[in-house]
Amino acid sequence: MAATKPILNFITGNANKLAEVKAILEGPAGIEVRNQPLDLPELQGELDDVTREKCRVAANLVGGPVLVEDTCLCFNALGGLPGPYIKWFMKSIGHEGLNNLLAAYEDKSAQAVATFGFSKGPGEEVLLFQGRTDGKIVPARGPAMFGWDPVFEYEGQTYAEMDKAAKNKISHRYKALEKLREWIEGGGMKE
Ligand SMILES: O=P(O)(O)OP(=O)(O)OP(=O)(O)OC[C@H]1O[C@@H](n2cnc3c(O)ncnc32)[C@H](O)[C@@H]1O
Ligand SMILES: [Mg+2]
Repeated sequence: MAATKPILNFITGNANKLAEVKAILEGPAGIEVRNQPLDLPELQGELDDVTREKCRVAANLVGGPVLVEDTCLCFNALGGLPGPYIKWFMKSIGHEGLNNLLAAYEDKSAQAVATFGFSKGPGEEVLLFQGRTDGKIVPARGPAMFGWDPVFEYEGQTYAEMDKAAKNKISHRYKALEKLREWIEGGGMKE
């Protein structure tokens, strides 16, 4: 008998995130990714707390199993900021402003961090799966299709200059999803 395909209900309003999660999980890993594009409130706090709370809220709203993700971009010279506030920094000051924030510092290094949260439903424990990729902040290069991709350089190329498949092999999101996939393959969703 064929094993039933694991199904994840990924709650995100971000179409680019959804496309990457589907590309990483659906083909090779044989997992089905569904989506409800809810705009979840995000509390302030440390990376893990933001995802935990986002996941709890999503599970309550949906009334069933959910996957959520929160992305941070952490500048080492700024003690980890903008971190979870990167979305608002991107909106208000854009690629050039992000570079200007680091003008006074020699250290342009940054970390992209994806923290996925999975919950089986309302009141259930939230499990976290985190991936980090080291890079540096550079003046924008490459197509501006997805957030801060043009200003995050990894080994000589910005995320925006890489083709999608290449980004999806080294990205913060890929590394986090590898951990999620291992957990699913180990039977985590069935327990
Ligand atoms: O509904 P959710 O999943 O919360 O989607 P969102 O767009 O609000 O996403 P976040 O709260 O995680 O905010 C992260 C910000 O970083 C951007 N972002 C996330 N992943 C990225 C990536 O891989 N490359 C470039 N920008 C990214 C994203 O567009 C947001 O502006
Ligand atoms: Mg968000």
